[in-house]
Amino acid sequence: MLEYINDPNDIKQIQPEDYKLLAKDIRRFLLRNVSRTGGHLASNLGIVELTMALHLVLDFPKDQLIFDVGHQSYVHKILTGRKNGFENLRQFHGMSGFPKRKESDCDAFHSGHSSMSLSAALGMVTARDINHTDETIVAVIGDGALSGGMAYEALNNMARLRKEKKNLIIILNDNKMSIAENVGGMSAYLNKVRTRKEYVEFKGNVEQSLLRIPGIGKELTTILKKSKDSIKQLFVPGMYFEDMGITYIGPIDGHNVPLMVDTLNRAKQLDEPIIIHVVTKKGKGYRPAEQNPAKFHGISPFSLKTGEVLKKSDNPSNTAVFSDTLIKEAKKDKKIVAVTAAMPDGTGLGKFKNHFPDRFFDVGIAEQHAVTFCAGMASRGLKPVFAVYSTFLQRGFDQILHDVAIGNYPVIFGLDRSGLVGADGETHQGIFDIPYLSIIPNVTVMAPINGRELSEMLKHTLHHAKGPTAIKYSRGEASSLYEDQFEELHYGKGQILKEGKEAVIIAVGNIFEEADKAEKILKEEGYEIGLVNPRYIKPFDQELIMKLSQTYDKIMIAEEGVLNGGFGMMVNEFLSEHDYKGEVRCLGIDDQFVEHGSVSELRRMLKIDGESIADSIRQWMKE
Ligand SMILES: Cc1ncc(C[n+]2csc(CCOP(=O)(O)OP(=O)(O)O)c2C)c(N)n1
Ligand SMILES: CC(=O)[C@@H](O)[C@H](O)COP(=O)(O)O
Ligand SMILES: [Mg+2]
Repeated sequence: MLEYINDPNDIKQIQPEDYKLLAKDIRRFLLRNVSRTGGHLASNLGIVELTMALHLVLDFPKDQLIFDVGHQSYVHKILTGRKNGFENLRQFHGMSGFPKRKESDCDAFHSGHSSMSLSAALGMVTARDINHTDETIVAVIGDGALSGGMAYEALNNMARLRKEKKNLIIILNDNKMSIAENVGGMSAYLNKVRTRKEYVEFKGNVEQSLLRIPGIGKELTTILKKSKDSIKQLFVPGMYFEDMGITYIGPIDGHNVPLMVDTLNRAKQLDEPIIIHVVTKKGKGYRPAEQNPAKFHGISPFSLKTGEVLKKSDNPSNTAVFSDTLIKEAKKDKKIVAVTAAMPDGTGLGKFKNHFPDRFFDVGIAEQHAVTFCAGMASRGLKPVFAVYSTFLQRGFDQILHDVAIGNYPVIFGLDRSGLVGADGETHQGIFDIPYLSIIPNVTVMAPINGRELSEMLKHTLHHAKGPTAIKYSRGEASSLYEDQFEELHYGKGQILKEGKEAVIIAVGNIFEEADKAEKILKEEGYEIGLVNPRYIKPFDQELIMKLSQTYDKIMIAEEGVLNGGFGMMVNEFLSEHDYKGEVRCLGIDDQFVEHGSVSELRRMLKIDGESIADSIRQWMKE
């Protein structure tokens, strides 16, 4: 059937009797491609029929469809003429795994981070009004994304649309899953709504049976109807939304295309904000993904036959080093508690949960809340560790500043996926953490260069932290470089790992491996380059920097993060304040967002890989 789908709106030519076949072909296509490239599979398998229904009802690119998070937009990409892009999905210069305005005018809004779709949609409704246009605006938000605070701010704000008589359609795609099992009060409420529907159907059947009892049937039915459940609560699920002023429709079967088309067409006619509660199955159509949707949420290339990932490393990841150390320390210290914002597997805290279920907290996709929740616990003497992806902690900036740092509470941030993350691209690169954390008074920032140092930094912080501390580490395997030269940690102190003559490279955290490669390349050519591990980004080791300034007349600072406000800039400023007469060069990421690709390709493109660092120093010497 996909042969007939080449351009936006082509699906409208498909006959209703072929919808099932098309859905099947889309799933086959997704499986064939994502098993080869890797990507967000389970959510896309689950949203096939819902996306088809949306495309049957909406007119692209005129109508505006916004995907929350955006990891579930693959089917939308297929239906908007981008099926060939799946050849190189999430690869360097290939098609993004998220909606992108620059990729297609059918992508109404870019996304990657969660819970933003309702605000963006409300903004578009407001613009439609002021611009006097008549497009339909639809936001698709998952039950997991509905655990994020921003979604409630938007719901609260959009209630005004009822009075203003304006249409906005929200599709709540409820598959009972975030990445892991969904958590929290809203998730429990949606569960209740789902089961209430079954209860209503069951009750309808009971009523019919009771009515058939001769003599007392009618009386019994009346008693049943007057029972303590209010009729409205019983027959109108979704009262939470209704009470807020948002019309609730559902729950409906998210795998029934004609039913959804009919519902959407009706919703389009209403002059009010509407939420359509659609129930889908994450991973639908591929048994391993249905059985383990968390594993197939975002997956590397895998065997379709076995469902197993093709390339598995035996070496521990930074995430595993962090979580194993945390567990070891938590066995000795009951004050240690661990917090995740809906990423128990990604941050390794799932293991912590198994050991200490009472000291583990999954707060949902709620990074802002998580930060202040940790501040509250720290204010009462606990030792909270919030393990969070660098990119998602951006959400909690003011909470770190206002709620944690002003009180100087010893909250520990395990900053996972710091640096380039690769295939997720510009929304997910962890390249802003040094600037956004270093500008906050009281905050300490550390960056280990290998697994052992990561583990020791966490231990040291758990025992000695006097204030908020972030330890940043990268996605993937823990490095073992220079582990044998490990020296005890001292607060604010760095370490010289190699003495040199012509120049020295101070390399932050994960980029140290590239600096080390550069040093080796240049050594072959007869140059002696020093290597320094700063360990502490803030406060950095001023004494060490002064010492280097007296030894070298060329100092290079390398980091896998933005240059603006980065470590290089801080050190450079310090050196110029102290009248350093030599030259300083900073390598890092200039003022840009970095797209998807493998980390090694991106480093090469950004000229922060070993070869490029060596080239740069060689060139510098010639100058
Ligand atoms: C701010 C933020 N925090 C965390 C994430 C990581 N994340 C991506 S998808 C997802 C789960 C979303 O669940 P849901 O909205 O129900 O969509 P589903 O995957 O079930 O289709 C999470 C936690 C994110 N993208 N943004
Ligand atoms: C869509 C999203 O935000 C997550 O699924 C993210 O892609 C996970 O990244 P990791 O693969 O690094 O855990
Ligand atoms: Mg979900």
